Amino acid sequence: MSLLEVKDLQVHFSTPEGDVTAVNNLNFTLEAGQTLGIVGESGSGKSQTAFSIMGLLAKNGRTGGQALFEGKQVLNLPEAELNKIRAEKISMIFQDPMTSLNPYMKVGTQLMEVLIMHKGCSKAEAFEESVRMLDAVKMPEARKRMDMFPHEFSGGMRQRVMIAMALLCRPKLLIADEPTTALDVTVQAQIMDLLNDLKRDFNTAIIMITHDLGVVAGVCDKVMVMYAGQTMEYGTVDEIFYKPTHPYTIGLLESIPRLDTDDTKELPIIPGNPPNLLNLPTGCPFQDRCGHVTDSCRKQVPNLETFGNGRQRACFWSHELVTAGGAQ
Ligand SMILES: Nc1ncnc2c1ncn2[C@@H]1O[C@H](COP(=O)(O)OP(=O)(O)OP(=O)(O)O)[C@@H](O)[C@H]1O
Repeated sequence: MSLLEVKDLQVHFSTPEGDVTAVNNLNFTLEAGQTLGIVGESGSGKSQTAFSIMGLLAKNGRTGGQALFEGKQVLNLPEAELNKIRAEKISMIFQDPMTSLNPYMKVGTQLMEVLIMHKGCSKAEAFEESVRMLDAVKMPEARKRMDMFPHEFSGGMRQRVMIAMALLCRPKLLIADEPTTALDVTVQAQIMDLLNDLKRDFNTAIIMITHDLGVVAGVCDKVMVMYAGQTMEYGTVDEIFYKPTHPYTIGLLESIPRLDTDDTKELPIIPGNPPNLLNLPTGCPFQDRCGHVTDSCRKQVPNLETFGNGRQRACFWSHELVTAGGAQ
C-alpha cells in the first residue's frame, strides 16, 4: 500500500460567474520517504491540490475522486478526524511562516503547545523535545531561542521554526507550499538542504509545491507538471529533466538559469499567459502558447496517457520528435 494514492482528484469552485475546475483528474502515488514536486505557473492548481488533501478548501470548493492516505480516504472527512490527521500524520508549511506562527507568543511556547496537546507530553518533556527539534532544523542556540518571539528571527530562521513545528509530531507526509519563494537564493538553498536532511532522518514523504522547476531538481524523486488544473507530464525527476516529452515542461526547463550556458543571453520565457479557468479553450489548455500546436490540439483535449514505468503525459505532439529532436 502506498503512503498516499491520489485517484482522479478534482477540485471545483462555485463562483457567481460559473463553475471553476481548479484541479482536473490528478493521479499520483507517493511512497514513504519519497518527495514529489508539483510544478506549474501561478493558478495551475498546485495549492488547491494540497488544500483538498488537507481539508483546507474554501467554502465554495468541493472535491471529487479519492486521496487515500495509508489506504484511507481523506477527502471530505469530518473536522475532528481531519484535525487529528493534520496534526499527527500530514503537516503543511507555507511560503509565509507567519501563517503558522502566532506573533504574540514565544516560539518555545508555540512548539511546546503542539506536543502537550497532541502527544500528551508534560511541560518539561515538551520543552526538551522542542529544543531537540530546533536543533534538528539547525537553529543556532536553540535553547535560548525558545524564549524569543517570531519577530526576533530572520525570515530563514522563521522558516526553520515552522518546519520544526510541522515535524514535531513526526508526520509521515509534509506538504511544503512554496517554502522558499520569499527567501533570498542562499537561504533558499539552505532550507532545501535542510528538507533533504530531514527527509533522510525522519523518513518523511514530502510534496513540494513550487513554480520553479529548478527548485525540485535537488530534492524530488518524482515531478508532476501542472497547467490549468491538469497534469501535463508526470515522471521521475530524471525523466522530467533529461527526457521531457511535453512542450510546457520543455519551456519551463529552458527558462531555468544554468551554469553551463551563456549568462549574457536572456533566458527564453514561455510567451503568453495561462487561460482563464472560467473560459478554457476547446482542446488542449496549453494550445495558445505551444510551438507545436496542430488542429487536433484545438479540437480535443489530449488524453492523459500512462506509459513506461508509470510516467504520464497529455500531448498530441509526437514523443519521438522529442527524443530525436534534442530537448535535453
Ligand atoms: N475560493 C475560490 N473560488 C474560486 N476559484 C478559486 C478559489 N480558490 C482558488 N481558485 C482558483 O483555482 C485556481 C488554482 O489555484 P491554486 O491556488 O491552486 O494555484 P497555484 O498553482 O497554487 O498558484 P499560486 O502559485 O499562485 O498559488 C486559480 O485559478 C484560482 O483562481
